[in-house]
Amino acid sequence: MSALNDRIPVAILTGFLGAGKSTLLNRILKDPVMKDAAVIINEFGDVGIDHLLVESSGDSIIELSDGCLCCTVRGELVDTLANLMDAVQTGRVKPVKRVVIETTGLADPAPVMQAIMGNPIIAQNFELDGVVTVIDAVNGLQTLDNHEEARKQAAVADRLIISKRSMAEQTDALERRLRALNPRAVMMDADSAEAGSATVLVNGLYDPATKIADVGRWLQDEDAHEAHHNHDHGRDGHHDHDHGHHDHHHHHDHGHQDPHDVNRHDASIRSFSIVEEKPIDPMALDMFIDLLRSAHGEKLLRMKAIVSVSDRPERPLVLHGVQSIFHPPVRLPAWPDPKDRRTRMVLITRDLPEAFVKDLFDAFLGKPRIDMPDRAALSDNPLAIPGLRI
Ligand SMILES: Nc1nc2c(ncn2[C@@H]2O[C@H](COP(=O)(O)OP(=O)(O)OP(=O)(O)O)[C@@H](O)[C@H]2O)c(=O)[nH]1
Repeated sequence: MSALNDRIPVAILTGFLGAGKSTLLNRILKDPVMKDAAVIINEFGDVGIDHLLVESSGDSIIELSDGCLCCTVRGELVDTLANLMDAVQTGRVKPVKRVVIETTGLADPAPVMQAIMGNPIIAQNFELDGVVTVIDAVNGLQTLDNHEEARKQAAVADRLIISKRSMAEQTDALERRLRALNPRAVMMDADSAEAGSATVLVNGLYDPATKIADVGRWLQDEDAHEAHHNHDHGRDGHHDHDHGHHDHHHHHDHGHQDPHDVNRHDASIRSFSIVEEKPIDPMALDMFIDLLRSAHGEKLLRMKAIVSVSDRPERPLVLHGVQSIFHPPVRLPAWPDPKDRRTRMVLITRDLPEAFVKDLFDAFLGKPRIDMPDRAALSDNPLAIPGLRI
């Protein structure tokens, strides 16, 4: 057991879908101080892409991917931190001086924070040393209006990092809104040198008293929720704290989900993925993305993809969509894992069914189906197609 002042600082990097968390993390990880850091990434969706896109020199990235970082994953986060400590103490991994957790964009930050502050075993070895929240200057205001998670992410922050400022017409209203939610957080631009250095993660022991009163209440509610959860499920193994036997990765215990836990966020939000073996024709890709963005952008909360394009299949294309905004695609010099060159797309939608998007994708790829219109019909008048309309 370590003395309290030896506790490893943990920073939480949060922010709504597509705000720019991974982009910022990639910059911070280049800071030489970060070579002794462990990074925990939580992805919403069953096909992980983030870990392919976060550049880390070592093998210090631990991926949690079984859902959003709400109660279901909270036990997993506790397990991961406990395993990490065990691995460090037994010399199986090099000493870790700092931990960074990148949450999913949909995460309610309170359970993540409580996993570190409220769990006695974790709190012996780790301390919460700052919450950094990225807010997208283009979609930020609307996102704060529409999603409680986004408001919570902003309210709990020690630092509010505004991204994409150059893409926004003005940010005054957003800044005023953020100030109301969090009067004392330090606000800075994502492209400032300060935001991209490791010091942005260092804030001193987390103090809810510096936040609006709601923050203390959310954390207390979380504690009560966890106590209730343990009371109900303390014997199911998921929350048991004997970590000696499993490794750092998540256990695929998909069967264990409580009805009262799974959909803590909006039930109309869905995450699904599209995987395609064959390289995709660039024109077809372009049309598919264009239709998705223009006709359904509002319902497309996030799209992330690594795509094998037929013109240059050896250099995958990375696509990022955030609501109606698609960022300029980036060609990677090579596949992150040369053994897996499949196109993988992860989509997070609201009121846009998986089957609809998949049918659309198949149609653009020219995969014939008896009950489906072909690509030409789709691009002529996509919204007029019977059966496709939702
Ligand atoms: N112009 C501009 N683009 C940015 C900035 N920050 C992020 N982006 C772009 O926004 C897109 C999403 O960025 P990510 O860093 O993947 O966002 P994220 O918050 O990690 O996304 P999720 O993990 O899906 O929630 C990418 O295409 C980035 O290049 C910024 O400050 N300026």
